[in-house]
This record gives sequence, structure tokens and C-alpha cells, in this order.
Amino acid sequence: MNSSSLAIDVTGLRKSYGDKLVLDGIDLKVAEGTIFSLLGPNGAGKTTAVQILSTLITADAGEIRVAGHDLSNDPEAVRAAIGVTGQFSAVDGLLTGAENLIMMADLHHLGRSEGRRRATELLEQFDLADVGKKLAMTYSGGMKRRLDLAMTLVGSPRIIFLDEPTTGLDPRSRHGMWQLVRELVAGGVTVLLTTQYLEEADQLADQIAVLDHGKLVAQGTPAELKRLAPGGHIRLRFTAPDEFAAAAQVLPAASRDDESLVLLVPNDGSVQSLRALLARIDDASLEVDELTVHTPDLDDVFFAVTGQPTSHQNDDQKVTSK
Ligand SMILES: Nc1ncnc2c1ncn2[C@@H]1O[C@H](COP(=O)(O)OP(=O)(O)OP(=O)(O)O)[C@@H](O)[C@H]1O
Repeated sequence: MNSSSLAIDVTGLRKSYGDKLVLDGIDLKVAEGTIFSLLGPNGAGKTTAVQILSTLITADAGEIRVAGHDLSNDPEAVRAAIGVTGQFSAVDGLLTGAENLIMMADLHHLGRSEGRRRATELLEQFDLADVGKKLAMTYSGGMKRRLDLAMTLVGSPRIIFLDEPTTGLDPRSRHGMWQLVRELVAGGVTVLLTTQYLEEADQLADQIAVLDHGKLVAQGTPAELKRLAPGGHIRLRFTAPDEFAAAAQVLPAASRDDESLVLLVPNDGSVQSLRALLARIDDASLEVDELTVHTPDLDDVFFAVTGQPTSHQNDDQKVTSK
């Protein structure tokens, strides 16, 4: 990749706290106008990486360029090009949404009328126009996150760091944030996103780097990473032992769990192969209690590359016959 088209270009980044090595020589290449996700469990070093790239703390070693500027020589230029939304919100609960935005506009020296114009525009864009005159402390978690992101955008940054932007949000607010992030990138902004949610990285990221114990253990597009994981299967659960035994005869490739009356049939998750399996079940007049399709997802990748399961390993799509 041509280094001039990289929004973030990091080589050999290292950081220790005392004798604890937090980042052990990581490389990150983030193309302009893309979403790059740094994915990892708690304590992997994600926040430390964002703090370094956004000039809040210094690295022990490494070459870092952000928006074309060398971070150690020209941190001011880096600061002018970036916006950061962290785990700790910049929102002041005792100000209204509009006042929070105007305060940011003042910090960016936008001038009074331009500041108001920008605040109104951002309240609209972030679906906060109705509550713009209410105190931010009355906002829901999702609304506060949206306001926080809107405040980051007041200075029109080209690169945005989002540190775990949806942690603690309900699914609806999480989807709302994802949509906003997609819109920002469609407008040409580059996003570096840290998350511990595999689904979030899968939904948003063009490129994902998996960070574990301060090292990058895998990197690629979501599709490339999924190829690292073992294949998918269809899980069939039966209530009647004789149905289970008959099904095991009909589907000899399946691995069986006699105790829970479950068969795992290797399957690529395509509609075609699912249809073929259902036809075989139908032909043999088998009574299946529950059918679950398990396609390899980033959870499997995570497990494959870190050896640790994630907290939401069993979120498969279930189809129950009752
Ligand atoms: N100021 C500090 N002093 C000492 N150790 C620190 C400091 N900041 C972070 N650490 C340690 O560095 C490691 C990485 O922390 P970091 O916050 O970067 O992880 P993370 O991947 O962002 O996790 P989380 O999702 O919990 O924020 C942790 O073990 C943490 O305890």
C-alpha cells in the first residue's frame, strides 16, 4: 500500500508500564476512508494504543504517522487532524446537548454564529434535535454516546478514534451508532475503532487486527479472518431417542452426542446444502426438535487465534419446530 494513502501508519509500536509490557511491537496500516478495527479482550492494550495514536501518552518505541504527520515531531498537527471518543465521555451533564456542542465549537474557535450553525447541524445529523435544549444528564446512554460522537465531529476531523463506542448500549442504540459510523466513513472520514464485540468488527470494519496480550495475533478482512476458523455445522436436536438413533443412521457424517440427543452435521451454511439436508430429514420422516445453523464467525476466529472463547459464543440462529 502506498504510504501516502495511509491515514495511520504504525511500525514497531512498543509500550510498557513498569515491567508490564502492554504493546509488544505492533504494526498498523490504516487506509484513508476505511474503518479499521482493533479487536481484543479486556486488557489487551487497545486503549493504550488509541491513547498513543491520539497523542495522549507517549510510546516507548515505534514509528508513527497519523494523517501524514510524524507523531513524535509534530503532535500538534496530529491533534488538529483527529477526533477521539473514549470510554469516558466528554459530555457535561449540566449543559444541554446544544450547549455541549457550542462549548466544543468555542474550543475550536469556530466563532459564535458558525458554532451555533454547526451545533444545530450536528443535533439534526445525530437525531438529537428534539432534545437539544434538554440537559445532557437526562439523556439515555445511547443519546449520550451520540452527543459525545457529535462533539468529536465539531472540529471536522479527518480521522476518528472510537474507543469501544457501543459498550453498555442496548442492541437498538448499538445499531444506531453503527449506522452513524458508516455515514461518517461514506463522507470520507477514516475510523479506527476498538471493540471487544466481534459482531461490531464484523459489521463495520474493512480490516480487523486481533490484539491479544499486546501482540497482533491475526489481521485481515472479516472474510479472510473467518477462513482461519474451522468449518461450520448444523446442529440437530431430538427429543425421542429412537428418532435420534434413526437420524444418526441416515446422516453418518454427523458427530453425535448420545446424552443430549444432538447431531452435528458438517455443513457450509449455504441455502443449497441446508435444503439438501432438510430433504434427507424429510425423506426419512425424522422428527427434529430444534435445528441450529452454525457458520464460522469471528467468535470462532477469536478462539482459533487466541485460544480463548468470547462471552457470546452461543448466539447462533435457532429454528425450533414448535
Ligand atoms: N496507566 C497505567 N499504568 C499501569 N498499567 C496500565 C496503565 N494503563 C493500562 N495499564 C495496563 O495495560 C494493560 C492494557 O490496558 P488497556 O486499557 O490498553 O487495555 P484494553 O485492551 O483497552 O482493555 P479495556 O477494554 O479493559 O479498556 C492492562 O493490563 C492495564 O492494566
